[in-house]
Parts: sequence; C-alpha cells; structure tokens
Amino acid sequence: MGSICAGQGVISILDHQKSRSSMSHKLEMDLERFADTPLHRQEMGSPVYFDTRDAFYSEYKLHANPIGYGEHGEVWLCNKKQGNKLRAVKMINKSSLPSLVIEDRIIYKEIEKLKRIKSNSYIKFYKICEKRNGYYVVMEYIQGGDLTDIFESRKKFTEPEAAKILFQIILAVTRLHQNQVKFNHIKPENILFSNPENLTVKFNPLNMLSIVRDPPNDLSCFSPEALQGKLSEKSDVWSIGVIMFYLVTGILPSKDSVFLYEKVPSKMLAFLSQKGKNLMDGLLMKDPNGRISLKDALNHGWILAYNHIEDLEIVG
Ligand SMILES: Nc1ncnc2c1ncn2[C@@H]1O[C@H](COP(=O)(O)OP(=O)(O)OP(=O)(O)O)[C@@H](O)[C@H]1O
Repeated sequence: MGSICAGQGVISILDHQKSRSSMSHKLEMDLERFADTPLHRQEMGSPVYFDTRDAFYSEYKLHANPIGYGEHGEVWLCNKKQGNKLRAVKMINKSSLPSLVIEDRIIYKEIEKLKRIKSNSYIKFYKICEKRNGYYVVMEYIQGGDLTDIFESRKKFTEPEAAKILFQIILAVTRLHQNQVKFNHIKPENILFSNPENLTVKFNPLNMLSIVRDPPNDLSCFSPEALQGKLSEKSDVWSIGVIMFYLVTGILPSKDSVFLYEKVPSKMLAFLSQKGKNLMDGLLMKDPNGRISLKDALNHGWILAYNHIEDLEIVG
C-alpha cells in the first residue's frame, strides 16, 4: 500500500486501485494536488484525510443501528475509540452514485472544497474511508435532530423563530455561493439543529453538488427551472423559499412534484405579516430572473426585524 505524507495527514492508497494503472496514475495526481490544500492540514480542529475501510474500524466503533436513512445510504452513530467521542458516519453506497462520480473521486474534491469555506454553519467532516462498494464519511454528530424531527413536537414556528432559522440558512447559502458552490439540494433533512433551544442550525452539505441524483427523488424543495436542467444560484433561493413556507405553515410540499406556490390559497397564508408574505413571494417567484437575490433577502425587512447584526458572529 502506498502512502504520501502531506501536511499532518498520511494518505493511504487503496490496494484495489493499484491494479488499475490509469486510475492509479490519476489518483496520484489528485493526491498530489490535494497535498497542497487545506484538506490535509488541521482546520478548525478537524483533520480530514482519506483512509481505508479497515482504518475506519480500527479507529471507530459503530453503534447497533442506523440513525437515519437517505437515498445514497445510511447514517450511523459511532464512537472514536481514542477519546470516546461521538460521531456520525454516512455510509454511501457507490451503486447509488453515477459512475463518473466514483471514477473522478468527486466526493473527495467536493469535501475538500467545502473545507475551504470558513463557517460554523456546516457540519464538520473528519475522515473519508473508502471500500470497494462504498464510502464512510465520518462527521460531526448533531444531536438536535433535523427540521422534520422538530416538527414532530410542534405544528409550526412563529415568525420571529422562523426568521431566526431562515437568516442562518440564507447566510450559510450565501457563503457557499461566495465560494462558487451551489447548494442545490436544500431540504429539511439537511438542516440539523445543533441547539434546538436557541434554534441554531447547521447544514449537512454532503447532499449537495454532483454526488446526488439529479433531479433527486424528493422534489419538494426543487425549483421549477432546476427540473428543466437550468440550475443556478437562484434555484437555491427557491429552495429557501420552500423552507420558509414549511417553517411558518408546518406544511411541507409533496415530494413528487415541484411546489406550485402560485396555487396556494391566499387564506392559507392570511396569518403571515405583510413583510413575511412579501419575502416569501420574492423567494418563490417562478421566474428566476425576477426572484429576490440572497443579498436582498438578508437585508429584507422581515429578516432584519427579528435578527441582529451581532448574530452574524454566532452563525458565521
Ligand atoms: N451529522 C449528523 N448528525 C446527526 N444526524 C444526522 C447527521 N447526518 C444525517 N443525520 C440524520 O440522518 C438522516 C439521513 O441523513 P442523510 O444525509 O442520509 O439524508 P438525505 O439527505 O436523505 O441523504 P441522501 O442524499 O442519501 O438522500 C437526516 O435526516 C438526519 O436526521
């Protein structure tokens, strides 16, 4: 097994890849490229590096049952043996991914790209282990559940609560866009509560970018133009609009088709303040060209009414 020392990490190259010489050459080129990136330095106290399945099991102990299920695999709890720290691990089935994603090792590149973004709004990644038919992505465990879990114990959020959550979401997605990353699959399951009491949320950005099926099986937050293959940053704005709708009404649109906001009876939103309705109309404008920008959404009166500029420190 070959290894390249890079920064503080040691990169292991899987045996099975040795047999595929062109792949192996490409892999080495990729690893050389990564050697100069922050991926192999300790950032925010969380080293990330590539490893094997065996390394995963020697370093972590899996709990008995999965805690979550997705289209691409299951999420399990595990303990890092050293220090007994609780972590979550997403076990991604390679068979659920397009073959190009695997051949081009896109998951490594995308996580590396995310690591460059300085923000506490995203779940930290600790390690990616690869086996013949899957990846183990070890990440920070977020205890408070996702947005759908929260709705098991409440009907909806008040406007101040919703504005606080939405503000964090808009800010986090703005940071992604500033780093040339489109979130692309914003959905309630990817919004996790790190502190449900003060409504602090974090994103699981694993579900974004090209590792996910396009279009996804779940269309509830998918924009009309994205469904036609015209994906842009404004598609994320639409998804944020659906999340706003969900927060204030407690109703999540069907997964089977894109949300027909124009068909929502006005009496369903009669309780919403004028400013709230105005922002929702802007986020859920069907024509992406007319849709509000994230910058204007951040500065919208409804958001500003319930958030303080100091909050930028908390969520950033
Ligand atoms: N880091 C984490 N900490 C705590 N819970 C998590 C974490 N990551 C995911 N979960 C839980 O596991 C569930 C499934 O997560 P997963 O990432 O598989 O969702 P998904 O978006 O449906 O995935 P997929 O892209 O495979 O369809 C989430 O809804 C969440 O409740």
